[in-house]
Amino acid sequence: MTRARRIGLTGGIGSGKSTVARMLAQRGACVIDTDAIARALTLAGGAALPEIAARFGPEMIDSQGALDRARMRALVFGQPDAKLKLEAILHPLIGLETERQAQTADPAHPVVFDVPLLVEAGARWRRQVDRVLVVDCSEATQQARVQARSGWPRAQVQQVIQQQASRAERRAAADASVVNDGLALDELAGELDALWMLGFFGVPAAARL
Ligand SMILES: CC(C)(COP(=O)(O)OP(=O)(O)OC[C@H]1O[C@@H](n2cnc3c(N)ncnc32)[C@H](O)[C@@H]1O)[C@@H](O)C(=O)NCCC(=O)NCCS
Ligand SMILES: Nc1ncnc2c1ncn2[C@@H]1O[C@H](COP(=O)(O)OP(=O)(O)OP(=O)(O)O)[C@@H](O)[C@H]1O
Repeated sequence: MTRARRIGLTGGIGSGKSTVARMLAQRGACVIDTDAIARALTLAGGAALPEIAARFGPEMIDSQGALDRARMRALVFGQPDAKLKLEAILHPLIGLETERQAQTADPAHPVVFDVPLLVEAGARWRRQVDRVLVVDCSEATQQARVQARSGWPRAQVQQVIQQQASRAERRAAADASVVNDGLALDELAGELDALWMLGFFGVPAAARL
């Protein structure tokens, strides 16, 4: 049997990474979601909270004892230094938890790492995966999706987009990409099925669909 392949799944905010990750999980992939890990680390009692409180001040912790995400979002996407400071606390912890989850993954199934900042991280992430799958879409679509899903103001979505890799940078890093623009969900699923059948996820022929 072919060894389980490690796929890095990435894309800009609102591109549809989580949607693609869910579809891949339905097809048998083991999905490791770095946004979810970051959230768990910053819930009440989370491992990152003491250092966040020490470095950003207790006002960053809400009344439930968790990270005040809206407050931190407003700070870090407006101030590059603050974003680097937060990343310096969270990224090593995210890396450890990601690796821990990967070690427990069933070796018979592809492992999909859902990593928004895979391209931004350069070789640090690239060397950990065998293939990179990019979910691509226009900025207008990103805007519309994030505003509809999260209700963030347009300017805040724009700030995040500007601090992420460009579409061209992501496409240059891609071994395959899915253009999730104007696609119905079943069409998106069809694109993933086609990649699966082509062996992009490295599963042996007998295990395909
Ligand atoms: C700033 C925070 C508190 C905002 O939380 P919030 O719940 O509003 O957003 P959420 O975590 O769901 O992220 C939404 C999207 O924002 C983008 N984003 C998040 N962090 C970053 C970052 N450091 N740089 C660029 N884009 C980012 C991603 O596209 C992500 O999918 C949170 O995103 C965070 O803790 N970020 C730092 C950790 C990190 O770098 N996460 C990325 C996964 S490695
Ligand atoms: N092809 C599609 N058709 C309809 N809705 C879609 C499609 N793709 C994504 N969406 C919707 O767009 C929103 C953003 O998608 P998703 O959460 O998968 O993106 P993401 O890249 O994981 O976002 P983030 O970077 O913010 O975590 C969700 O509400 C999702 O249901």
